Amino acid sequence: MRGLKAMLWEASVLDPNEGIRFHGLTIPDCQKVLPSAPGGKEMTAESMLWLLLTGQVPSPEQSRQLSAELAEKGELPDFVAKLIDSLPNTLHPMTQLGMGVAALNHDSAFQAAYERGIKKSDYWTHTLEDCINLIARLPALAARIYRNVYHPENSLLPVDKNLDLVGNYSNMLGFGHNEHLTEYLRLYIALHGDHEGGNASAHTAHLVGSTLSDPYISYSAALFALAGPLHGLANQEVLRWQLAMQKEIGNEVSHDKIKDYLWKTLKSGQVVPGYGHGVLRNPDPRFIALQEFCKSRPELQSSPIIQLVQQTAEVAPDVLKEHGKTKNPYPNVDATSGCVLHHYGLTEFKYYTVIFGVSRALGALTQLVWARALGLPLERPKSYSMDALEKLIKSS
Ligand SMILES: CC(=O)SCCNC(=O)CCNC(=O)[C@H](O)C(C)(C)COP(=O)(O)OP(=O)(O)OC[C@H]1O[C@@H](n2cnc3c(N)ncnc32)[C@H](O)[C@@H]1OP(=O)(O)O
Ligand SMILES: O=C([O-])CC(=O)C(=O)O
Repeated sequence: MRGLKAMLWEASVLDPNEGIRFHGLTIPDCQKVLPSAPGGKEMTAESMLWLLLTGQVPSPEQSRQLSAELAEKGELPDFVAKLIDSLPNTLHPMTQLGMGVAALNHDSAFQAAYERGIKKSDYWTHTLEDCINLIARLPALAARIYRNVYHPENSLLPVDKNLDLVGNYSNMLGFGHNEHLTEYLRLYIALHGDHEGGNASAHTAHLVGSTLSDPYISYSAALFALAGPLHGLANQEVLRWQLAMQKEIGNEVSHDKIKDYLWKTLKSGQVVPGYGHGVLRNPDPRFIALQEFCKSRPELQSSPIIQLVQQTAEVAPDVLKEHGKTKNPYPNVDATSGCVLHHYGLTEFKYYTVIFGVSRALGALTQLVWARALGLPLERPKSYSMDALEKLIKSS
């Protein structure tokens, strides 16, 4: 289905060579025009949300108002907190996130209104209400999972009404004191927010939403698509793979040793995580933006894991070209997104895709609002049996 034009998706468009544009704006454009949090420099998640939903760049005041609204709605219902607390800490954080998001549909405005019997033309208002409530609650849910799985000794902070969405998330994760990590999370979450409609997570939200499932269960389904290693889970896999490489190579890192490790991975029949893409045919501009963040901070430049990720990106494209299979031998966003988290102390890499999941809600949910506003139909493509396919080929 590569290249098949089959969906309407307003918020962003992906060009194979140039990468993503959000309502026409490139990542550097967004970094210039989208408001940052007070005291910060990186664009906020809510300014990206505003842009994705409306196509307009919000003023700093509008962005702050949205932060205040999200903080106001940010606490988890008790029964969801209890549900998450009852899960074994050995259950993957992404499974927990998907379960928590699905359970939030208890309070779905769309589902309740549908049961009451509303007009099609009113679907979007209740969808919007659910989407905003879900985005508001994701930090408390995701932070609770982190606390339960990795730091059960810590108590959880409540939502701070004066902080932006990611400021609150970082605070509840226990990293509020680390302004560098909080800023990185702002950039990370804004950047991963949308990647047009055909990627597996956004497409899943769109498909499930097309059955008029409410936004909570539509996005829960999307999260389970994101949890696959060929998609969002690749950022966890990259860290695991780079740490294994680091262990094998030791302190004397060289391009030749990295090359040997890459070939070892390829010859064992595995993919190189963080490289290749279904659409992109150049280095991912999200990769470049996160690398620029690293280059602007001396402590990151001297970090061994960040250096190893950078050196791998210098070697891997030639190895993948020689290997000759992948259509895109360049790094995607997942090649670098986890190493900064690791450097700043968020070392539990099985958690990384949860952060991606908090982010992808921005795009996938705003497009659900538009899908309901525009009355888009049930998605139902045609499938063929092997027999029918053979007949089709013979007759053509
Ligand atoms: C946020 C994101 O989701 S970004 C993507 C994150 N995923 C990864 O980084 C995982 C590694 N990359 C991959 O597996 C792939 O490049 C994907 C899944 C991203 C894209 O898949 P496709 O569109 O099928 O890629 P492409 O058309 O280039 O694949 C052709 C062949 O090259 C292989 N290939 C592609 N990328 C890689 C890679 N990084 N390492 C080794 N082989 C690769 C494919 O497995 C396929 O092999 P096959 O013919 O034996 O089945
Ligand atoms: O676009 C894709 O297929 C995968 C991707 O990079 C994303 O969803 O962010």
